[in-house]
Amino acid sequence: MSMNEAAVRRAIAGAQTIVVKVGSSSLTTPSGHLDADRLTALVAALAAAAHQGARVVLVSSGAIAAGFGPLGFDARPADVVTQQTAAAVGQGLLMAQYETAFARHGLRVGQILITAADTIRATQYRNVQRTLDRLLDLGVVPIVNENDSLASNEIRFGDNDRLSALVANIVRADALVLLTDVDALYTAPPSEPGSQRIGYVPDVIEALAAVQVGGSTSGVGTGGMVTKLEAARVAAVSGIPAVMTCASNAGPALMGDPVGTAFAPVNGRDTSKRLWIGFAADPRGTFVVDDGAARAVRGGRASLLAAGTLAVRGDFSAGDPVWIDDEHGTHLARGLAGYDAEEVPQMLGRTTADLGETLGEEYAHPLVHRDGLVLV
Ligand SMILES: Nc1ncnc2c1ncn2[C@@H]1O[C@H](COP(=O)(O)OP(=O)(O)O)[C@@H](O)[C@H]1O
Ligand SMILES: N[C@@H](CCC(=O)OP(=O)(O)O)C(=O)O
Repeated sequence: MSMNEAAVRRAIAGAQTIVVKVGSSSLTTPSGHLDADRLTALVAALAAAAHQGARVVLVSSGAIAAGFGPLGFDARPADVVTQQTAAAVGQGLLMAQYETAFARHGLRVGQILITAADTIRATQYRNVQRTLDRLLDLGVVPIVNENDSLASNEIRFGDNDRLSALVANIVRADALVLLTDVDALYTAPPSEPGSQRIGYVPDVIEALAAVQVGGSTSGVGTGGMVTKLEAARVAAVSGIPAVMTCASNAGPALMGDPVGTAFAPVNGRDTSKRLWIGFAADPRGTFVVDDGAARAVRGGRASLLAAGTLAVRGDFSAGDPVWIDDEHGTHLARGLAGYDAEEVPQMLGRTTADLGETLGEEYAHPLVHRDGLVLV
């Protein structure tokens, strides 16, 4: 039974822990500079929620969009290295402004930069979770972004919409607020004549099929509505109510007013990184496994070892999601690769002991650890 709209709005207003994601277009100008007024207004809304007792985590984009202007570019750079460079400059500028703006409300901020790989490996996941929890316990507002300058290829999370849904899981949030440059979800991109505003989505999975979504039009944003709906879906299946609206509606959205689009949770709460692996990340390659390994993986408790793996396809890095297929091409599971694709061919068919002796201790590990594996 799904919650009705009023119940979703009430849950957001009453949320103890809340993750708020704000997009580049809401914080920066098209010329690649921070928009101090809009940032300050957003911070005022978040500070009000914090002062009412909410534990607020801010997932903020804008590093690239705030960095390319000061570097002398007149548009968002298209190549990855320049984007990573712009992020290195913009992230500092962004944090400087947040620090000043939150300090005016008596609040301290803490920066957390993460990559997909960090949150997916058990130790890093636990460290991120513990640091976030402790920051919140100490009354600090954590400000999270992807570690753009270090991500080895453009997409790790790639977009902060999905990252925010993951962070909501990590901190066991009671609500997710997605702030962007459009006031709500529409039946089609708002530039299309006849598109209609949607105030409430009882089942985001059905909505995904019915709504026509487009990419970003701002010139500084990345994912457009596609990734926002995906984030809403991950939240919904995690049992977390969500609302999406424009950044200037942050205050009313946090107070449960009927602004933007509210998304009902479709499941009971299941906070786990397995959910993330299963739903949110697109596989970037495939391990093809033999019958024995297929049986072991299907059993649900085994890691995938190189010994039972016949082939590797795709171009991925350690930490990326991959398919595990049987010899007939049937998907058995999704999992997180323990190695870069190019390291795998020399490992295929060999036992862990043999790998350790011949290639070194760093190769004596599963291709996919069972903690990072979800059956499909
Ligand atoms: N069905 C839709 N409803 C609302 N907005 C849509 C839809 N399809 C595409 N969009 C576009 O998605 C944009 C928001 O995505 P994006 O630019 O990536 O924002 P952000 O920088 O906040 O992440 C909106 O400005 C809008 O033009
Ligand atoms: N991590 C990147 C933002 C990536 C992103 O998702 O941007 P957006 O679509 O504006 O939320 C940055 O800080 O520039």
